Amino acid sequence: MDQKTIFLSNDVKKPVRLEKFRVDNVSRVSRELIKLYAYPIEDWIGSWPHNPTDFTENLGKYAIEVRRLSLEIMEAIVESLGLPPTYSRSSLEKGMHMIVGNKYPQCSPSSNILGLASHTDHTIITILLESMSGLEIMDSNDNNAWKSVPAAGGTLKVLIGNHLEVLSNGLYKSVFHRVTSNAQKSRVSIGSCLSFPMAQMVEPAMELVDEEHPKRYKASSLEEYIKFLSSKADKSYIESLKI
Ligand SMILES: O=C(O)CCC(=O)C(=O)O
Ligand SMILES: [Fe+2]
Repeated sequence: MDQKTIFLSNDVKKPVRLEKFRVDNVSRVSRELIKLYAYPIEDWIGSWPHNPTDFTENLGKYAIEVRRLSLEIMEAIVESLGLPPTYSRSSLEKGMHMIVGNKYPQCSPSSNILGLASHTDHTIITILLESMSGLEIMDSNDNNAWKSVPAAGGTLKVLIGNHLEVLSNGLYKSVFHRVTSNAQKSRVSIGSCLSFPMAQMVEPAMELVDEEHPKRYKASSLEEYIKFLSSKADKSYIESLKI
């Protein structure tokens, strides 16, 4: 059995998992992804694919550095909310870090095929590295129009996830995003997803809630998000948490 077949699975709790989304009559998306648990790295790196031979070494280095950067960015974000810079540090220390590699095949522009449909991430924050443009975000200040985010070589993009929206009681908003397809080239991206521990309930920081600013979101955990995914609800997850 080749490596790809070994890792193929749609069990979202598998620490190493490959999934392929093919265009059919229902789904108009085309994407291949690999999800890897990445923290604590020594617990997981041995089970990552070993082909190509430098895969674990290179991606392992990237995972450590991008997580360190995420923690620094989180310090700045919580400070911007008037909270101490170490706020949420211990939850993040015990939390989850997942690396997601995406490959979007080239597709004819007339086919109306997306790489990835509109969604918000469940994370606290996601950091994206991409080979070329293709990412679009929904601009709520402009009639929810889709705006292309230009790719500038070597830059990283930081996306706010659902659980930071909850933690900040809505002061930070998770961003709706999607990926278009490209007629000339296939596109690759690497997402770094930082979250609290699977079972930890995330709720608005008590310091941000008072009479004038009531609690706007229910508490929820990553585990509950995973259950929500299989519930086929017609609302988005973040909408389902709004009080
Ligand atoms: O490929 C991208 O630029 C975005 C990927 C993404 O949104 C995701 O993996 O959640
Ligand atoms: Fe995303």
